[in-house]
Amino acid sequence: MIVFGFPMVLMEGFILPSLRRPISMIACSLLVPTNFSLVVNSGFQHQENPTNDRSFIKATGGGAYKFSDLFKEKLGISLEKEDEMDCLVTGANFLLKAVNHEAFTYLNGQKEFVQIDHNDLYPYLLVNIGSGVSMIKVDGDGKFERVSGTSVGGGTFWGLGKLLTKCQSFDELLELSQRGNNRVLDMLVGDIYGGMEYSKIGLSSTAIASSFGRAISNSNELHDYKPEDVSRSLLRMISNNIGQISYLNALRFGLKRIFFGGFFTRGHSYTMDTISVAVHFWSKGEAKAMFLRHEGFLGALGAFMSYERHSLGDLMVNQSVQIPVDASSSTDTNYNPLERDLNETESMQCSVYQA
Ligand SMILES: Nc1ncnc2c1ncn2[C@@H]1O[C@H](COP(=O)(O)OP(=O)(O)O)[C@@H](O)[C@H]1O
Ligand SMILES: CC(C)(COP(=O)(O)O)[C@@H](O)C(=O)NCCC(=O)O
Repeated sequence: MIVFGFPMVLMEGFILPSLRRPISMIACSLLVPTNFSLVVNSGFQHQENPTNDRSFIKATGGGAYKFSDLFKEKLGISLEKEDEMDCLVTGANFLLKAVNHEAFTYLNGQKEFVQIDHNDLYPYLLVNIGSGVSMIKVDGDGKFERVSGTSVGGGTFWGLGKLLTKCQSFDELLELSQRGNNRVLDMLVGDIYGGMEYSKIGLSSTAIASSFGRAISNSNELHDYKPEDVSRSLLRMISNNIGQISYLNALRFGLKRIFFGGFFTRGHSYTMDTISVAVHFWSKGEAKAMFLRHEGFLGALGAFMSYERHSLGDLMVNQSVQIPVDASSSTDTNYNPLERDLNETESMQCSVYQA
């Protein structure tokens, strides 16, 4: 996917909930949600070559490469590519330092904001769950190492879920999972141990022994299962796995803090709860998963911040707009990343810079 660092400065809060998802996918035009009506052709004049009036926008992620020619051809816009990992880390560092109540823990439906001590932020593990998952050890501004990853990520949930449930959209799949019961398909320890727990190795009877393992114990076909239950088990399997690998990497480098970003979680309670339980379980309560309110915008924000390196200060403000706040596209109805800052009728001031 491609994410953009639009030339925006937000005066309150940061990247826009109305942009959730900022750019869901790019075909041959720049798609922005309907409630976001600016930008498309705004850009910067290239500072190093003022006679050249080409527009450019910062872009990061694979799409910055994949769609570069298309943007140039169809929109006359050049994509200035910024490194994805660099942008993720820059975005995360910035949010963690600049936004009050950016990080929170989530367990048993309870969200608890974490007070970040700016002097004691590093090192931490940033787990970005996009299509795939990247695990990055962050030691400071611009100081990081991608230490691990897994190909079983958000794309796996969406891809497998689509095949198994025939869902037409990610939101539909996520919504199904909210109504499902994972016990229908998951084989629990109790299923194997005749209803007993396996206390000697610390497994309760309700712990999942084998994701989707129950499907082998009868002659059911896929159509015999409710899509809700399939989606639930799938979400649980993937979230659990990511939580586990994340913790193991934190352990590997002695990291106390694990922050989860990327558009997969979308503030969805069951996803966050499962990741939290996995981290809690594997760390024996020693570590806590922390989530970011602006989880899907790390890369975009990092790309935006790279304008700084291109003399942002020299650029002229020539447009200022009100962006309506709309968190309605989030699947979890309880979720609004800015709920503490704004209500739905308010808007945020956003200035667009143009040469
Ligand atoms: N509305 C949505 N449409 C598609 N995928 C979504 C949506 N909301 C959340 N996702 C999840 O977000 C993942 C992509 O996350 P993202 O951070 O954008 O990474 P990438 O840069 O790889 O696209 C998808 O694989 C899917 O699991
Ligand atoms: C290749 C990627 C960095 C691309 O980022 P994404 O678009 O998935 O956010 C990511 O998909 C990834 O880290 N995949 C896991 C590859 C691996 O370590 O096995």
